[in-house]
Amino acid sequence: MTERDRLGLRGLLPPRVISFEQQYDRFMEAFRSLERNTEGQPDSVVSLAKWRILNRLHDRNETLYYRVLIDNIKNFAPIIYTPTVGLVCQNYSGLFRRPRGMYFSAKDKGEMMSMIFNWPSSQVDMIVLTDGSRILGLGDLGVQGIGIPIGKLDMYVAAAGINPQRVLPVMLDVGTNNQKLLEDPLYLGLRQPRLEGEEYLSIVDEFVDAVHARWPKAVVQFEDFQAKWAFETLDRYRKKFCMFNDDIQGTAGVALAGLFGTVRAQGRPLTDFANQKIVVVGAGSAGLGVLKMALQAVSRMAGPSADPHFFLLDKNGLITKDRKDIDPAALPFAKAHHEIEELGLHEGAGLAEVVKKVKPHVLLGLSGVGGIFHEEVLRAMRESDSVRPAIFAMSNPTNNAECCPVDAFKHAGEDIVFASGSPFANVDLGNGKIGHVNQANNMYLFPGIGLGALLSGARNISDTMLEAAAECLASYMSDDEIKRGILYPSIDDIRDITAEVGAAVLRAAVAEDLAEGHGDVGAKELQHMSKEETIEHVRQNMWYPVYGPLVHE
Ligand SMILES: NC(=O)c1ccc[n+]([C@@H]2O[C@H](COP(=O)([O-])OP(=O)(O)OC[C@H]3O[C@@H](n4cnc5c(N)ncnc54)[C@H](O)[C@@H]3O)[C@@H](O)[C@H]2O)c1
Ligand SMILES: O=C(O)C[C@H](O)C(=O)O
Ligand SMILES: [Mg+2]
Repeated sequence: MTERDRLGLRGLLPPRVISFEQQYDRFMEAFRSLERNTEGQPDSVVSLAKWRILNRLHDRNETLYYRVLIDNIKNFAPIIYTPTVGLVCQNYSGLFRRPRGMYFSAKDKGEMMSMIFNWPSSQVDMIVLTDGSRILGLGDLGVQGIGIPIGKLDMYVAAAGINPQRVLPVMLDVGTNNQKLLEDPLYLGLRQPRLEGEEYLSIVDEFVDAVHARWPKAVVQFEDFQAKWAFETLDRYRKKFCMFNDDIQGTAGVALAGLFGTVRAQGRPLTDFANQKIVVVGAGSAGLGVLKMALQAVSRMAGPSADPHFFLLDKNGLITKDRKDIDPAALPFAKAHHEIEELGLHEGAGLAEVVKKVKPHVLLGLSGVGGIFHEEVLRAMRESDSVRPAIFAMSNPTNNAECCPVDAFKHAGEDIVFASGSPFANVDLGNGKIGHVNQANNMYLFPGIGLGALLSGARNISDTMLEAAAECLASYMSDDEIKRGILYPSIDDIRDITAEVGAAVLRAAVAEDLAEGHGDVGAKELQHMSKEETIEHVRQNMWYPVYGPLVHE
């Protein structure tokens, strides 16, 4: 009541004051009632209805929104994040009611330095930036891709405890090549083809300059850029400021942690990773990111002359050194003639043929193409040289997964270890046995990478910091869990995982002398913290949603 008096609110609200807990219960009851009322309706209708009720709460009461999100992360992540966020992006112009985040378009050239000061918050710590050119496996969605930075930053708040007042979702609208959107009268973005070449880069340059002029220590996560710009911008900026590309680097760490898990699941020592035969389907930003990090891991284990058994396919099949106009980023993983001759493989060999002949330990999909791990491919995995063949269908959202877990366990056998990028239910194998479905999604790492980078005040994000994140996630799992095919923790533990990953990243930054400190904790103090003290320090710096007093008596 004191607050109401002091803020001039008396009479503008009904007389009774409802507590946070009551508001929480009221929302959850409304949510459950929506679930009952939409029962039997198509999945997309139900998912969008759930997204709407959560989105309205987000707009109305941030504190309550993040509390219900944190407490119900397992149920709500699939709505505010993958897969529903994909559907939201596809329908964004029609769903649009209120803006969230900032929009910088090609028309704003020359204006960005002043525009950045239009953002009402005085401090920004975390920025997720997209140009909408490759949203999940859904292609170019133009300005509608803004849903992805919003969803990623929701995870930053929920998992990493970044204060929601200090996050900034950003859309860089340089046009779209999606004809359907260009013809849609409600489309909210620029109606022009995408800028290319120097014109494109000058827009990104101007944006990053503007951001750093106002918030020099903000961490910037690049998200869902088409491969060519994902690699080019990572190369261009990673030494200059604190940024990373989640699709290349976050994904790589999560996949690597899972791959280490599959080695343990076979009862093999971790160093056996160097001998694993891994078939990667998809040679884009994600697939190449995974292989690059896997190669670094093999070199650490078996020395720089190690010869890893990686096979890479793209839409034209197996990539070999005979490939015409080969993407230079794929070249280190292209097979030489003599390496595949004995197997009877050749340039452009199809997936089923490659799996049959290679008998891989791991089949990992980052192609964006739903269903390409079809029955013949999955059956061929029964002949794998591994006692626990691993199938990772990592493409998002759900319909773009290379296969679903039911088919994987049915055709490839019950001994497999399975992971998908989007959430699926565990599979009932009968006789009381459960086929565990892991969610190999970069959400297990990007919040910790961002948080660790922020709290260290790192000048940039190094490979060693990213390796530390992956190793931390891999070692989080017990041998017993791994034996049961559980490679990643439950998403219910995401805050705890993120604190540990954040601390691992922070300590790696300190060890490399990249840390400059954050707030009133300087580099020296960070250096003197033990591992446990660092984890505690990270936890202490995580925001948690409670109502703070608005008026101090
Ligand atoms: N689980 C995760 O955490 C995670 C992280 C990043 C990306 N992804 C998913 O991975 C997918 C790809 O992302 P990206 O950024 O690498 O995209 P991209 O467009 O950069 O690359 C896609 C690659 O797949 C290849 N491809 C297309 N059709 C194919 C086919 N029929 N057979 C074999 N290869 C084929 C293309 O040639 C290209 O090399 C998306 O669906 C995305 O949602 C998942
Ligand atoms: O957004 C996700 O769920 C993971 C990943 O960043 C993707 O692009 O698919
Ligand atoms: Mg992504």
